[in-house]
Amino acid sequence: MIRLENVAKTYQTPAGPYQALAPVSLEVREGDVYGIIGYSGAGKSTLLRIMNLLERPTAGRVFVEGKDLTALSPRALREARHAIGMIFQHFHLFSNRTVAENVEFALEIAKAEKGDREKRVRELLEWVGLEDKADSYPSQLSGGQKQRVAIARALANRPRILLCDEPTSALDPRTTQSILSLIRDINQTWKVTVVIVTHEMDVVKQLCHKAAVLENGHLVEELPIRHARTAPASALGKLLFQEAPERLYPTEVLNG
Ligand SMILES: Nc1ncnc2c1ncn2[C@@H]1O[C@H](COP(=O)(O)OP(=O)(O)OP(=O)(O)O)[C@@H](O)[C@H]1O
Repeated sequence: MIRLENVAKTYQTPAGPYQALAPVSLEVREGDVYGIIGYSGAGKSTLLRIMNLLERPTAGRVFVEGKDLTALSPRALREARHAIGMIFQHFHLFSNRTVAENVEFALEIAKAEKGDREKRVRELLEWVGLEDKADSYPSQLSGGQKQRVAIARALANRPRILLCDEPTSALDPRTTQSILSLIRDINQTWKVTVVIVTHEMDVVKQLCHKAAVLENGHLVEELPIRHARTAPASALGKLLFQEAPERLYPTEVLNG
């Protein structure tokens, strides 16, 4: 579904080139919720943004549903991106547009018909439980409601992939739970493949089938959550393991 082949990213900074990501190869399977974990500055967001080419890698190739995004023309890339929705920690809503207009924006970009757009916006707002907020502005919403609008907008064009960059990091624990269950629903009901960057171990434990551990731009290990056959090797993997071993690993792993 998503295959990264030796993708690397070097930023040019006033102090000289800075390698944010060493060559990384990984595969996200269709229907999975795939976590990317790591400490601040490990390169998580860079890796995620490479998956829809919001960030162009300095080396390597990005395959989404078999198509090499790095080889597409700007126009073909815009079209390929309709299959990939994205949400962010700070929501990135347009403050001068209403909730309905924010969601409709994604449909305008995809050149959907006006009548279809209005029907789809209503459907999406109902689905995220915000039909009564259609005419409100983002400033009138709570953080959780803003993230629901962002989710509705990200799903407007029925993407097959949803990229989530720290989607619950700005939310309180209760709101976090409701957004996580919405993301789980999107994965289970609509079979949308989800990639989620997080520094919250609980998010990984609750949601992910598999998680990649990044350290200083290196992919140090991939943890198959719940289907593990060996204990983790990386420090972060061990942390995850220590926190709730019985929920994450089968007894044969726990007993060595
Ligand atoms: N545009 C840029 N120019 C220069 N350096 C950058 C740029 N974007 C990111 N970096 C650097 O690349 C490294 C990786 O950044 P990235 O945002 O991917 O990390 P992260 O793991 O998502 O961190 P955080 O959890 O703090 O968001 C960091 O050291 C960051 O400062």
